[in-house]
Amino acid sequence: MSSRVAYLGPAGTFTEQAVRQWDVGRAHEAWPAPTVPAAIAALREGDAEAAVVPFENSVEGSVPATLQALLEDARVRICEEILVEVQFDLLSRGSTTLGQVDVVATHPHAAAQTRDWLAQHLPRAELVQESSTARAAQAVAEGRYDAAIASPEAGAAYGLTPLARRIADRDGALTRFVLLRRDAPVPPSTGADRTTLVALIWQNRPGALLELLEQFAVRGIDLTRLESRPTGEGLGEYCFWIDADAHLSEARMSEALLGLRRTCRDVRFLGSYPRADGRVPAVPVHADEQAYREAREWLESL
Ligand SMILES: O=C(O)C(=O)C[C@]1(C(=O)O)C=C[C@@H](O)C=C1
Repeated sequence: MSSRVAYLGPAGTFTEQAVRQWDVGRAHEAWPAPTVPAAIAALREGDAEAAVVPFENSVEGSVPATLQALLEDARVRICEEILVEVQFDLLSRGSTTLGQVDVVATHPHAAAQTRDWLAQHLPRAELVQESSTARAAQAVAEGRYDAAIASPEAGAAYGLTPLARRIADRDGALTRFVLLRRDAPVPPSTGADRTTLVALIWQNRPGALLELLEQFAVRGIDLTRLESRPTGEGLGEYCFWIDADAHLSEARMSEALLGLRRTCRDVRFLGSYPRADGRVPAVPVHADEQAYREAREWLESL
């Protein structure tokens, strides 16, 4: 097994910033993958020991390429998460002026986060999608586009000049990155954990989604993300991506999982791991460990 950590490259992406902020970035050689699926494929095929990929952005939501690739191998698990503040510059080669920018390249998530700025300052520019912000910056350095929307770090990495700084429509946007491993044990509970699941409900059954949500509601588990995504099997066929504020080792979570397993067509467990912001959930007294222990003892005494 290679001791590399694969990440969405090239050098200068926000994903690389996440790798650097993590211990894994110090322990392993970082390998820039050309796309998110390529980073996850390297993990799957044993060419990397870990992979770091973008998962969710506070403005633009989840990263579809990551969700799609995660479903391809049941042995890939999320082991950690990290938050990185994202900020964008408009970068160009030395002498270019704003009036000379006809083609701008960037990642779709970055385009969405700078939409208003672009509409106001470059309303006629053509927008080209690249696999990452740093790839767009690299392509500008190669002379393929007039400008790129990327981080100041990418500008420095590819010798570009900022035509405009801090062009994000919303300040303080955060992207959540996840560290993936294959066949990894679930890390122990910290008291501030998250569990990521994908549930496939029985379609065309009235109340199936409500039944799914009840598994969490009655056990006092807060959901921080619920998203329906097409399964690809046909129109109207959806699965639900869930982030729940509890750890697999907690009774309320394991009971909720049993409930899901009984009532859903399929359930995929993607990991229980510490929340990057360390926020400890408020657990109602009827759902804490003591309440479950006492209920079990009562049942056994009957
Ligand atoms: O292109 C990059 O630099 C990335 O790391 C990817 C990514 C994303 O997928 O959302 C990460 C953070 C920003 O929101 C824009 C792009």
